[in-house]
Amino acid sequence: MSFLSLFNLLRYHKTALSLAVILMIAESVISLAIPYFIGQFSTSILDEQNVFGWSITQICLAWIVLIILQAGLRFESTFRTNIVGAEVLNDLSCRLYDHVQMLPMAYFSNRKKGEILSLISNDANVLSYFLSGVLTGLVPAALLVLGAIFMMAQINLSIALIIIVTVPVFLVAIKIVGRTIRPISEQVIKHQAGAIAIATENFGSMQLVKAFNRQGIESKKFRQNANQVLNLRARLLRIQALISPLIQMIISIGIVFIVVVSALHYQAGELSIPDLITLLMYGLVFAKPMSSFAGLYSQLQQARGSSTRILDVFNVSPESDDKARFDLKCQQGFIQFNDVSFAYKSAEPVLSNVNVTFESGSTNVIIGQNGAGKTSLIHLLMRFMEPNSGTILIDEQNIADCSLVSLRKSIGLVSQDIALCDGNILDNIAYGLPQASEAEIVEAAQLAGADNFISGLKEGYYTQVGENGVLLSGGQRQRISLARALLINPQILLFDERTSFADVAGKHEFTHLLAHSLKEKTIIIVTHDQQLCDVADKIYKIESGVLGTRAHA
Ligand SMILES: Nc1ncnc2c1ncn2[C@@H]1O[C@H](COP(=O)(O)OP(=O)(O)OP(=O)(O)O)[C@@H](O)[C@H]1O
Repeated sequence: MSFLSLFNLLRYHKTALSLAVILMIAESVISLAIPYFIGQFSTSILDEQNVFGWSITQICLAWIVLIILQAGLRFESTFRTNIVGAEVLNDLSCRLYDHVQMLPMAYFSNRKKGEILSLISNDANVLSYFLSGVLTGLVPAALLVLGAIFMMAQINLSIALIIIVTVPVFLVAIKIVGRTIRPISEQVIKHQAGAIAIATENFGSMQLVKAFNRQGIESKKFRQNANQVLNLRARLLRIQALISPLIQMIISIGIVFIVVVSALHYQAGELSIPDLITLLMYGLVFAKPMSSFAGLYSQLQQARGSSTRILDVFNVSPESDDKARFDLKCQQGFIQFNDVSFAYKSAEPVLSNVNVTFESGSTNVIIGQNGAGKTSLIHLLMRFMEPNSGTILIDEQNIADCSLVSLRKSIGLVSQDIALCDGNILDNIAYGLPQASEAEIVEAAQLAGADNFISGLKEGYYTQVGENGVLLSGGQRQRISLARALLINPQILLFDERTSFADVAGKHEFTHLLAHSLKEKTIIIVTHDQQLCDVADKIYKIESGVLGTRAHA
């Protein structure tokens, strides 16, 4: 995807934008007509001529009508362009959001959440404003410049030439000043993203901050970043503030020349007073779009920075089912790892030539030191990442070739980090199966040993859990996440440290669940818990990236 391809975002708004441009063009035509009317008005007054056979009152009325029409057109075109801008922003941020959802887990591991949030808010905003508002102004602005020069040339060619000479001077000046904008505006956006990242991390770990009395340090971190943004903004504002007077200066010098040359022509009797007034009016008409060109250049620099970051995201290939050859049919839950090796970074292998078979309907426990690669192994099964070599088969089907949706439907994951969504318990249990009936949800909760505590709550299954389940205890969250996995009724269940926080009763319930209700399922448990080793059919140990079978404890 390239910078130009981002213009495709405008294709859904072609009609609205064309209308806005037509309105702007109409406004420009009126802007060009008004000086003409002023000239005619002056002629009527000074030469006591009847221009177009109109009286002075009629000319005045026509002039006022044009001014009103111009205001109306400006309102309509500004409103329409702003609406399109809001729509493009909406469209772009939704597309970015959709794309980010589809990116592989590795993308999220290597980025701060705040950076991604900043893309959807700041960068999308800068780019949509540029695409809709700034670019649409280009055609009418160019029309005004050319029209003003043309009208001036009709009156006096040498004066029109003076104006033409200012254009390249103006363009060179803008380019020199504008060039400095891009690196600074990129730094501003980067630090703004940093501020969002710091705040997101801080608000998400408030308990940690308080427990370790880090409020002061955290505030300092935020303030330092904010001060950097302020310094950069000050530099940017200085440059932006410089642009406007610079343009004014160049144009004013041009106008001084116009006045001088016009006066000389007037003295020589080659120019009348009305012509002089008309010329000066066109000089002003010419100045306005030139200022917007300067703004456009500055916006372009900022938009290029934002577009680079946005394109960097769009250019990351999403996890996709496009190349999937089939939908996984998982009836037995028979899993084979054949010579599987995996590394997050090529120099540091995490798993080396893993060869293992998890029998259908068996309960398997994987143990190993912290960082041994246990979670990585089950994440490979979920295809959160792909092995560097080797194959993983489920019921004799290579999971690398099946659709991700069918794979993940076949596996229930109760993860180490229990993530709950802001909503009620019912919604959270039904997360993977939104169409589930309330009876099915209650049944899954009963199986997970969650129904007792849920029924004890005042609002039962309709109790709000808060963001990430903060209104519930750790054990309650675990049971809800277990119920969520059980509801989709997968043939394979993966538990990553599921019982590490559970109390004795909880562990007992869990082992009972494994031995009875889940005895037909293929279960892989990553744990350090000896009690769970006791219920396992097989225990595996990962050591230095190698998976070995351990004798039953
Ligand atoms: N996203 C990642 N990017 C880079 N390295 C990672 C990533 N996730 C884990 N690792 C590294 O891979 C190794 C294996 O991690 P893994 O989480 O699989 O271990 P584990 O056996 O589950 O550990 P624990 O028992 O502590 O949960 C560790 O050295 C870890 O630092």
